[in-house]
Amino acid sequence: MLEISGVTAGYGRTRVLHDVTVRIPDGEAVSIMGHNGAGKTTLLRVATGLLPVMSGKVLIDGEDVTKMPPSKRVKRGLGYVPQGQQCFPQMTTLENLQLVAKRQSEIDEVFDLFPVLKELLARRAGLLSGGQRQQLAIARTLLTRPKILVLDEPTEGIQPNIVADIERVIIDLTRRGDMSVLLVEQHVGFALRSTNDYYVLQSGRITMTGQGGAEAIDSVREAMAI
Ligand SMILES: Nc1ncnc2c1ncn2[C@@H]1O[C@H](COP(=O)(O)OP(=O)(O)OP(=O)(O)O)[C@@H](O)[C@H]1O
Repeated sequence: MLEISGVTAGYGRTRVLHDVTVRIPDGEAVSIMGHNGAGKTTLLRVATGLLPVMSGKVLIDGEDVTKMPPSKRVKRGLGYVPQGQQCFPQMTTLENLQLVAKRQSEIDEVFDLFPVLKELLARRAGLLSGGQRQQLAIARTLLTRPKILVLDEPTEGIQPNIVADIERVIIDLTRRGDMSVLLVEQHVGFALRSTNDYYVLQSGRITMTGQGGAEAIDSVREAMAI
């Protein structure tokens, strides 16, 4: 379980998050939805240890990791896929995967989740489409075998068929029961379809929370005024 508890955080003297509490139970997927600038990435930076808190705590499996650096949180099971489909553009798809994989069998396992990557092994990552690069970025993080997968706007700027693929992967991963997912998104339909619990973040405050399912789409959109 990842818990962000009563966190206030920001940059310099500016507070961006105000007393934010979010819980990601084991084996579940949780989404945080909000507009541009709501503080979603800031919340993930706090969760992963890239940004210190001003007050509040971050706990992994009950252990207080608030002062723990990102590298140690990775060892506790956090896997972070930052915004922007980040890969090594001059390296091929296979080389990007080999940087993280210990053996070929692990790479074969990620092909089960992202079959398209198998056809793109020799292509340089910089020449993949945005959606293909996003799949590669997620696959690479999965190779670190995280207990908690943290995704920052994975659907940003990618085509609808790949959005559907990523949705299926999140559902598959949590169904297996050995991984939880923290997803930050603006795409309300995608977020609600692929997660169990949801939170709406507006101007750094949680203004709505509930249990997922596509039936919540209208009320979340209304709360977000979109
Ligand atoms: N490094 C930084 N220094 C100062 N202010 C920052 C920094 N990063 C973000 N901010 C500010 O913090 C606020 C929240 O930004 P954040 O990136 O967390 O929002 P977001 O919800 O992830 O937005 P987006 O959907 O556009 O990525 C914004 O007002 C932003 O300008």
